[in-house]
Amino acid sequence: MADKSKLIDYIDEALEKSKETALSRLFFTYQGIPYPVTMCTSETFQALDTFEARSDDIVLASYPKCGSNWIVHIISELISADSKKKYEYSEFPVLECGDPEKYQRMKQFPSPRILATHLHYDKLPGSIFKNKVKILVIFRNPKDTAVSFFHFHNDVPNIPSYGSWDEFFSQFMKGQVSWGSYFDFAINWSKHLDDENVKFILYEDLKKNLATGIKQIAEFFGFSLTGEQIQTISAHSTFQAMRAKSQETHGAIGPFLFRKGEVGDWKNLFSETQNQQMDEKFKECLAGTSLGARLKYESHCQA
Ligand SMILES: Nc1ncnc2c1ncn2[C@@H]1O[C@H](COP(=O)(O)OS(=O)(=O)O)[C@@H](OP(=O)(O)O)[C@H]1O
Repeated sequence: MADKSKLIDYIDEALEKSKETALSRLFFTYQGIPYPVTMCTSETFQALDTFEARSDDIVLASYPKCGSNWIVHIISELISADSKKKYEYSEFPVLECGDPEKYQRMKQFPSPRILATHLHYDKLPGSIFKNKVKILVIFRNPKDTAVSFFHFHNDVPNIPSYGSWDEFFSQFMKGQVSWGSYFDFAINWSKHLDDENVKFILYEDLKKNLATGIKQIAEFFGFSLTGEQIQTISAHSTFQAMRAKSQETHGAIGPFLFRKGEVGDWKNLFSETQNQQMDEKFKECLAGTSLGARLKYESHCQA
């Protein structure tokens, strides 16, 4: 993310608000979805309805904890390499977070603008579709996503914590967490993965072969870079490289945000019963769907 200080300022402000917020008061509901009061407001959601997307904006859609900061970093590196100019983003990149005036300020920003979002497909502003904006959708297996989400709450000082992993798991399964249910998000997106201007990418595939993933992302957004440039971006985008710079890029929260970056960490927390519950839920919501197959659930969540 390019304008680090603005980003860190925004994160620090959210952490400051979190200090005074008990878990029981963390969420407010907007159009049926719970959001954290520390990051979102209904005024900003109302203003978002009038947001004017540009055809050359870059939308990065993901459920929380599926690698949004990773992809934002990769895209900003691609833009910088392509334009030979360091990508500057003077706004917190998550579209729905911040004050309602941010959309006015964003009108002044040069193209391409990076618009990260955790919104469900049907909550995205209409201008994204009207103007045929390209959308990269990032998914991660639900077990590791839940574990990452839990650690974020319970490891970061000042963010409201859960009493235990079991308590968090139960809320996650009910969708009573920030940005709502992973499974609703997935079901909502699953019908649109093959739409024009949409590309799907899996966290676990990117982790396994970063350079190939970056090349595919570059092709989708029309950046023509050399193999050497792709290799350089790849070296800057490993978990180790990003974690090493995380305090510089994200402030005090950095090492918590770039926590472990592994596939299969769920094995350290899930009980047998929780495994069964998640496997059932996956079956009920996604078995037989194209997203269900693309998530490679058997390899990443049952092996
Ligand atoms: N480069 C790289 N490689 C592998 N994994 C990475 C990378 N960058 C971020 N991450 C991991 O992504 C998790 C955080 O996801 P998000 O950035 O989407 O979090 S947030 O919702 O925006 O707060 C979080 O996962 P966990 O480590 O499992 O907690 C990060 O470590």
